Amino acid sequence: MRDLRTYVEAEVELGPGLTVVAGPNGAGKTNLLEAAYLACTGRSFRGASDRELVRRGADAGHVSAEVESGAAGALSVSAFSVGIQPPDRRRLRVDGNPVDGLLDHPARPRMSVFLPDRLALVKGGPGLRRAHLDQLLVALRPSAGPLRRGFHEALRQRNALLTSLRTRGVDLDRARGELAPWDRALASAAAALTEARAAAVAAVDPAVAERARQLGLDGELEVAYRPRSSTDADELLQALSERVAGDLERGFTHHGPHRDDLAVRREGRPLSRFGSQGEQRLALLALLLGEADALHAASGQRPVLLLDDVMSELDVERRSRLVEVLAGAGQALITVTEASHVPGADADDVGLVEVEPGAAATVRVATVSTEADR
Ligand SMILES: Nc1ncnc2c1ncn2[C@@H]1O[C@H](COP(=O)(O)OP(=O)(O)OP(=O)(O)O)[C@@H](O)[C@H]1O
Repeated sequence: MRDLRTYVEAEVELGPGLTVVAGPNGAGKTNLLEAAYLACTGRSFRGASDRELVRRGADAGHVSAEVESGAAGALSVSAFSVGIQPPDRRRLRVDGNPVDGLLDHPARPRMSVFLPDRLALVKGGPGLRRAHLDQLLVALRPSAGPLRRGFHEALRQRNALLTSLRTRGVDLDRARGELAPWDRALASAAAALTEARAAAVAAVDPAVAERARQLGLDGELEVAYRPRSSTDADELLQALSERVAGDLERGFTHHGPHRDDLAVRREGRPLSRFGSQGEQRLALLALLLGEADALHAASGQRPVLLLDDVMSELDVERRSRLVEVLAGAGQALITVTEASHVPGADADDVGLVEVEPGAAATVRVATVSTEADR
């Protein structure tokens, strides 16, 4: 990468498994993970703007990643790259050829990100979990993409009609009549989405429970899909028609899968209210690792794990367990202020990137130490 965040220039070689990114606060460890994500997706996992990403004092920044894809014995290597020069659009390329997006490219590696902010998935409101669930659904079953879009389009159109009916002051009977075709479209799209969501959650739940056990989270961890409306299209149609008066009053559809939640529970109790900080952290890790297992089972590919500041609030025993779990979980990058916070960081198969803050918050080259270098 060149001229991104704190980096003037850096080149990093990842190990085949775990790579530890160590350095003091503010050195640029998260920036490095962000650059890896940016190179493979064209996006910042912090939702950063182009101006935030480009190094202060530079006009343009660039990052590229060498990506291996395919099955063992038939691997191919692609070069993904992202050029940023505000105010122009980001320039995305694969093997030098311009592309509109990287997300749909068949060689794109999946990435699973743990950021402290993402604890909101366990602690926060249902909206985040719902969005996460839909992303997981599409990752597990790419053909579910149109299904999700179809539902949101039907919902958007029904809501637009509700607003128009309200503005026109249309009476209830006539409103029901005008809404009927949209109700039918919404109910059938909703039923299909709900069924697909339920199947996705059923596919990840056992893996999440197993990962939680391995990480030493006491008590059975469970993820469960909680649809708040009926999963049957006819019943949902009936429910929509019964709620027309309320919808007209509010000006939007208040019943359907856009209100669902994904429950994360331990021993039947929501972790958001009954979990300690460390337990919530372990639960989020178990969720991401379990989802990675399900993705691996579905596609044969393991997501690259980007784990930022994951060790804080974990005791020594849980840290060791996490490192053991990561040893068999494909490529992972983990940030820590001291490499010694990762038990076994000095093992031969663990890569080490030491990020040193340079003058004026710039880093010339991040060094990577791998087995070959030692
Ligand atoms: N565009 C930019 N140009 C130069 N520096 C930047 C830019 N964007 C962010 N920074 C600097 O990057 C630093 C933060 O980097 P980063 O978040 O990667 O640190 P970190 O090593 O993960 O730290 P911590 O251990 O505290 O989490 C801050 O000092 C910030 O000022």
